[in-house]
Amino acid sequence: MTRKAAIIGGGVIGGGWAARFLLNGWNVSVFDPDPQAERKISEVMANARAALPALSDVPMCAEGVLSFAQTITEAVEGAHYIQESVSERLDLKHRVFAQIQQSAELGTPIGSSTSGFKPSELQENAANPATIFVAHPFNPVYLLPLAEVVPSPKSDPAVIENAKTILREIGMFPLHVRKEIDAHIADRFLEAVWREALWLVKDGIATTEEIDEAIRMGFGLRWGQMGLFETYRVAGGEAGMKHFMAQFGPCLTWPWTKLMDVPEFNDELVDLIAGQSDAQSGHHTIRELERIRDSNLIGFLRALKDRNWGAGKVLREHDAARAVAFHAEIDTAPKAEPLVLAHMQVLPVWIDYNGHMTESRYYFANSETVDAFLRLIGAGMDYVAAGNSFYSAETHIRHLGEAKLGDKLTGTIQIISADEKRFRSFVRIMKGDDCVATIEQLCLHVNMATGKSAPASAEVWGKLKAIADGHAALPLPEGAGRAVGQKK
Ligand SMILES: NC(=O)C1=CN([C@@H]2O[C@H](COP(=O)(O)OP(=O)(O)OC[C@H]3O[C@@H](n4cnc5c(N)ncnc54)[C@H](O)[C@@H]3O)[C@@H](O)[C@H]2O)C=CC1
Ligand SMILES: C[N+](C)(C)CC(=O)CC(=O)[O-]
Repeated sequence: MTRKAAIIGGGVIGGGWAARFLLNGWNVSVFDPDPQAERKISEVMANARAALPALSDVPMCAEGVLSFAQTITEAVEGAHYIQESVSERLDLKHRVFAQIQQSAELGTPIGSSTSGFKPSELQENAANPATIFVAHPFNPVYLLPLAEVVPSPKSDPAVIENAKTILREIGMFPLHVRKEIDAHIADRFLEAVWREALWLVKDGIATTEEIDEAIRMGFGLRWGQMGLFETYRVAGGEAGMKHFMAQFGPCLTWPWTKLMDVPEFNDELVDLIAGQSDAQSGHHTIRELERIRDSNLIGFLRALKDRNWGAGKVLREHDAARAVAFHAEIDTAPKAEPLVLAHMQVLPVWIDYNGHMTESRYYFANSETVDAFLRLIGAGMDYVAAGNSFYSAETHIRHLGEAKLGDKLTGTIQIISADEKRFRSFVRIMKGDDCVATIEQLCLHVNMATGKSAPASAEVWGKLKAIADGHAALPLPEGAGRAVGQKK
């Protein structure tokens, strides 16, 4: 059953939540009285569709259905999760919670995106305070995994655990904030940095651009992978944190920060900051800046994913969970039809100078399909770890059509022949009903210790044979066994 999320408030953050839920297969109903909300969300969705799949090495699930509700009642009806993302005003949030709780099913988690209000403040005068909590995300919500989950003493622990499970399912990292506090953990920290930056500009020490360079050329890069304390531990040299504290602790009493002083927030300061920011970045539209930000984040997150580190570890765990769900849905009963084993989307990095999917990605699409087949017959990573594997011996690709950016592709596999030591597969890469490529391949079963071909285990061979027997009733595919350049 496809689950439903209700997003109340569809601005910058509500739009990001909607994208994250939709791309993870949830249906989403948005309520926002702004007549521009639908247009804005469709623009956020376009950016999200180009960005989130680029982090995934597992087929994305089918996108959920997006709808726009006329009332909060309509949006929350039948919702399994509700996220409030209206403007940062406590009176407005209270009114919205009252309307949500008139119609939401009892026990449905109601997360608030609030950057600074405590959950006990949000719960004031609520009909059912136990289901309201803070789920504070980071922009762009569809790419950054962190959601600070902050309960109050009145929160129902079961609702909080359910919410954390849901957030993990959509690829997020719920950080349970144990004690409620204004601005939670991260915004308290960001506020301090923001305050210092305003002083630096107001006092004419640095421009907005110079401050951004100071962050992105140096410590910002470190923070993204190790955070603050692990970074400083390393900075303490071999003696670690104790030495770091001894050396830099005294500076805390020196006049290095203006932490509790706020520059007067008047028109002059706003114009100074906004003017410098326009000079720095005004040649880009906000949507362009969002796309630049997203592609930088993708590169950064992919590097962390390769290293199974920090936010990259969350991505790997999310892939692993989705791979299990994806394989559970495959109908493995032997029958006379090719198996549909891979779902892919043509990503920006797959496009070449001819403006279409580059040739190496066809081989990749074949590998995705064949690897899924190997997992299906029990020759996945556990089998490889035990010293057995299938190696590719020969491959022939035919390019029959074009795949373009954003196209959704499916990989199907037909087993042409098989014995205990090998199988010959015929993969079709389909764009809807059109076959854009076929890939024929011979795979040999190898004992990895000897590096020689050897019979597969009885279990793997049994599953391979059952599928090959089912496929024996199929005609030999058109194009199978062709040589390069052969006339039709
Ligand atoms: N912008 C940011 O960087 C972040 C913001 N947040 C929090 O997310 C929440 C939303 O902030 P943004 O998306 O930035 O603001 P925004 O101004 O982009 O969006 C707020 C939306 O709420 C809608 N709205 C107003 N009254 C409403 C009502 N009665 N029912 C439904 N919708 C209503 C507005 O039409 C608007 O589209 C705030 O609580 C904010 O603190 C959290 C993380 C980051
Ligand atoms: C500026 N802000 C307080 C709204 C920022 C956040 O809440 C989180 C973010 O995405 O930086």
